[in-house]
Order: sequence, then structure tokens, then C-alpha cells
Amino acid sequence: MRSDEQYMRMALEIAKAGIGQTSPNPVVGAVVVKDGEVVGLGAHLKAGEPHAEVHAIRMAGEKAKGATVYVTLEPCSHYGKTPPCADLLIETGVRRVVIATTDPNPLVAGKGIAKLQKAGIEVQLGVMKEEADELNRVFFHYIATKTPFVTLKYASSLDGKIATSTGESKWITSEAAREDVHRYRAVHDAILVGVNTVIADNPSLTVRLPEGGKNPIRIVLDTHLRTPLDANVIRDGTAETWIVVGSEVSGEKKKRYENEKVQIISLGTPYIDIKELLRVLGEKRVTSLFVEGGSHVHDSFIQAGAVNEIVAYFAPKIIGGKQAPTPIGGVGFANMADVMELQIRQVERIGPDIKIVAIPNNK
Ligand SMILES: Nc1c(/N=C/[C@H](O)[C@H](O)[C@H](O)COP(=O)(O)O)[nH]c(=O)[nH]c1=O
Ligand SMILES: Nc1c(N[C@@H]2O[C@H](COP(=O)(O)O)[C@@H](O)[C@H]2O)[nH]c(=O)[nH]c1=O
Ligand SMILES: [Zn+2]
Repeated sequence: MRSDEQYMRMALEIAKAGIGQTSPNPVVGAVVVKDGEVVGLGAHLKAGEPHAEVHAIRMAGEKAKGATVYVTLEPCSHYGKTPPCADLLIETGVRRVVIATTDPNPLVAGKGIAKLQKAGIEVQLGVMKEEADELNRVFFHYIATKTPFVTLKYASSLDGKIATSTGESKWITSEAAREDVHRYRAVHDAILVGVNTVIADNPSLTVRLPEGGKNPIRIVLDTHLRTPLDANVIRDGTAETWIVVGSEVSGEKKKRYENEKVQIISLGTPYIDIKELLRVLGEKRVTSLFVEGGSHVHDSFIQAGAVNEIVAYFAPKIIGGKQAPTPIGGVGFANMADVMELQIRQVERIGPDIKIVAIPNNK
């Protein structure tokens, strides 16, 4: 007989099967236990498909009656694209439901739990809550703000340079670190770079992993529409590309860029306001955004207070040179009292490089 924590840990592991696949839904895992035996398990794998509880209850069949169900998110109680899980659990006649964390979605928030309790089902809340909240930090952020969870990524030399003074940057970090970056791309709804990065690197911003992986939407911040017409992001047709421009760009210039994979997003202002951009992206169901540079774009996200996580890679190389660019350019903070403060969540070695993950303190 395992403890509640052990079964919830199992459900959390199973939930991870859906990472990067379920947007705009959360990832959820469920485990059904009857007389100390695991009789069913399930994960939510894609928005619109059955929820984790449905898969687990189906697998348990008759044994679900009188069973205990461990689920990493409060069972839903609304009719979305799928019928409510709370009702299914009640109809199935489960005895007890152990939930890691409540669902902040206003359609659910506490209603699922109330429904279960009203039907006489014993409900236990908060088992492995920390881990469950961390697992769905993107979904919870999106539900709360209707804007994408923003991860800012850069790669630099040990002396903090993202390119040489002549603009060369291939490569700073190793294959292993760059593959790690592609894993981040594969689980994001969209990836964003500034037009200077497009001009300097002509990046494809696609996912090239041995195991494959879907390509995020490619977003280019390009106030005056200077993206070269023959750039990969325009020509290669391997992923959708949205170019964000200011209001002064003429209609006929925009037409030259648009094709079935490329669209121009024109914000109402001459310059790109990051907060407004995130609101528009949120409306377009972008729940997670991976900002890959360059230094001016990074600074504008930081100045807008719009960064939820920073992933920084440092290579054991010295580039030097006063003119060589650093990860965060733009205006920066003039006074130490105003700098962006973070807490470091992860430090690890990747091949010859190191990777640091940090989150803003105010979060
Ligand atoms: N130059 C380096 C990076 N450079 C990242 C650039 O901003 C740009 O995203 C890349 O050139 C992307 O190319 P593509 O999309 O893969 O074709 N990023 C890294 O992690 N390490 C480096 O050494
Ligand atoms: N994925 C998931 C839940 N997701 C909840 O349901 C909402 C999506 O509902 P629908 O449109 O029907 O897929 C989503 O926003 C979140 O609040 N709930 C659960 O009980 N179990 C699951 O596995
Ligand atoms: Zn559900």
C-alpha cells in the first residue's frame, strides 16, 4: 500500500506526458487505486480530447466503483469541449478523490470540489500542491492574465557576450545546449525575436530535434518592416510567421510580405508596446512565448516587467571587446535600486556549458 503522496507523485509524472501538447489547456494526470492496487491511469494529451480522469476511469472499468482517484488538478465541473469530470466521478461511484491543486479557471474554481462533496464523495485537497502548481505555471499565468507566460532565453560567453564585435555568434554554446533550447521551442506556442536577429542570423526558429517536435509560431518584432523578403522566416514555409509592425507601415508594403504562412500584425501605435503585444497574443491563444533575443528586445521585455522566467546559457569562452553586444541592451536600469531582481531556481551543466534558470522575485 503506497501513501497518498506516492500515488500523487505517480499522477504528476503521468501528467508530464502532455507537456507542450495541451495548450491552451493544463497538463493533468490521474491514477485510480482500488484496495491498494493501481487499476487505472490517464493523462490529458491534447485540448479537445478526453481529460485525464476520463482515460483513467475508462481503464479502471468496473474497478473504479468504490476506488480512490488521485488527480493533479481539481476535476472540471463545466461543459467545455468535454463533459465534466466531476459528474463522471460521481456517476462512477468512486469513494474518495485526492486533489493536488484547485483549478483557477473561473469555470471550475472550487465548483468541481463542491459537486463531489455534495454527492458524498470524500475529498482531500493539497497533496503535492507545490509540484502541481509548478507543473501548470504557464496555464495558471494564462488563465489569470490572458497573456502568454514569457520565458526569455539568451546564450553568452563567460564574459557575457552574445556575439563578437563584428556580429559573429556561431557558435557560442555547444550542440547539447542548443538542443536544450530546441526542447524549449518545442513546448512553446510561439517564439519571438527582433528584426536585428533576423538580419544578423537569418534564423529558422524551428525545432530540429532527433525526436522531432512541433514548430512554434515565429514572431518577429519589426516596427518599420525591415525583415529581408528572402529571410528563412518568410521563405521557408516550415512554420507560421507573424511580423509585428508599427502603425506607420503602409498597406502596400505589408502586402509584399503576406503569404499563406506569413501574416503582419499591426499594433495601433507607431512603436511596439510590449504589454499591448502580449494582450494581442493572448487574444490569439498564445499561452507561452519564448523570447530568443536580441539584446534590444530582451531589454524592452524587461523594461515592460513582462518576463516570467529567464533561461541563460554560459559557454566557457571569452569573447571580449567593448563593442561586443551583451544579452540585455537597450536602456537598462540606471540605478541599482531599480534593477530587476530574481531568484535562481536551477543551475546545471550541459556539455561544456552551464545553464541557469531564474524567476523574477516579485512572482
Ligand atoms: N549563437 C547562439 C544562439 N543564437 C541564437 C540566435 O538568436 C538565433 O536564435 C539563432 O541563430 C537561431 O538559429 P536557428 O533558429 O536554430 O536557425 N543561441 C544559442 O543558444 N547558442 C548560440 O551559440
Ligand atoms: N485538462 C483537464 C482539465 N482542464 C480544465 O478544463 C478546461 C478545458 O476544458 P475542455 O475545453 O472541456 O477541454 C481547462 O481550461 C481547465 O480549466 N480539467 C480536468 O478535470 N482534467 C483535465 O485533464
Ligand atoms: Zn475534466
